[in-house]
Amino acid sequence: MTRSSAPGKVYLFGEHAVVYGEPAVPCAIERRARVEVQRRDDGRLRVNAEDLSLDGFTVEYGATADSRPDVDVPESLVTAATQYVDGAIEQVREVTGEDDAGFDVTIESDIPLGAGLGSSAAVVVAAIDAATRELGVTLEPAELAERAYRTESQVQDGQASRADTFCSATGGAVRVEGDDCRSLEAPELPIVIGFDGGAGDTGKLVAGVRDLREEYDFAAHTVEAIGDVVRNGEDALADGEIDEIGRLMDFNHGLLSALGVSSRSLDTMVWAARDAGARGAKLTGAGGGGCIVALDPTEETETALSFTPGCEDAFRAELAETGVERLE
Ligand SMILES: Nc1ncnc2c1ncn2[C@@H]1O[C@H](COP(=O)(O)OP(=O)(O)OP(=O)(O)O)[C@@H](O)[C@H]1O
Ligand SMILES: C[C@@](O)(CCO)CC(=O)[O-]
Ligand SMILES: [Mg+2]
Repeated sequence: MTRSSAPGKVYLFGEHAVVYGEPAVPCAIERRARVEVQRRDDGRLRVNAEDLSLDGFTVEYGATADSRPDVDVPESLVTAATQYVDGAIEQVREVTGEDDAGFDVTIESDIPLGAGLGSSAAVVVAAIDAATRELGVTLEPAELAERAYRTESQVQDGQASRADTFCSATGGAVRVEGDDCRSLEAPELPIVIGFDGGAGDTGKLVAGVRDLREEYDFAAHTVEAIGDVVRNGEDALADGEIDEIGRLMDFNHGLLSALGVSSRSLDTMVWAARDAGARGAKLTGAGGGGCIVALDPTEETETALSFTPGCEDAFRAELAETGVERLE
């Protein structure tokens, strides 16, 4: 039996635009997905994922695409729920050459699903790491990140960046531009997260931005403008200028909003944070619902968010220095 964990993340800058080759700066946070894997001799895959949105369920299915799970819920829901784990195991079979390896997989996670904190990347990174090690293969972080990226890309219809998966695999703050992925020195940041209790569908939101970008030149320019914000953000991070970082986060949120990926509750939380004196606030991740990230060294933003209608949870997040962790 092997166990690995991997962290979630917030985007300081650059989500969505990073899919089109602009740079982005996500930052790993101490909220983790833990995946335990046990090899099975019969080639089947059994996934126990209590946190999934189908109120928690256990499915068992074979190695081939035609042997679907036998559960009493619509097929599309099961596919949506299990596709990242399925994709991760496909990568494990490919990289180890063990095409018919079967596993019992148990997932526990303290990252809300579909909320912009990178639950999919954390689950995929931890699952690939644990399952390859279960077969006696230990992947270097770069290879692990690449395999996890291929999984996200497949699920998101070929439109994904390496940002979430690289950040989750390596930890810390990172900078990703196309296939250039590197770690960044970042100052200690007073990160506060507000969560509306909801979720967005990453694949659909990414497709929405793709369509807008194809339809309007100004949408394509908005994506490029996000790239400019990120480049300025990198300078502000290097200089440790928290006020400037916050200002650029505000700008980044406005541009994401223009691209149609914010929501009423995300905007409400962003304004509650700003009104409380946060240095800056923006949605994080794919959007549509889920989380915002704000910077505030005082308690004011967390307190204000906890009284904001539509905000279900407000908490402070610590930077996760370590990416994937090999537990057993
Ligand atoms: N605890 C979990 N157990 C099993 N699968 C999970 C778990 N957490 C996430 N997943 C998988 O990840 C999917 C959510 O991924 P999605 O990319 O939509 O959101 P996210 O990664 O949380 O947010 P974002 O990509 O915006 O940061 C779930 O539908 C499920 O397939
Ligand atoms: C929206 C997006 O930029 C981030 C999702 O966390 C998609 C991606 O980078 O693959
Ligand atoms: Mg995701």
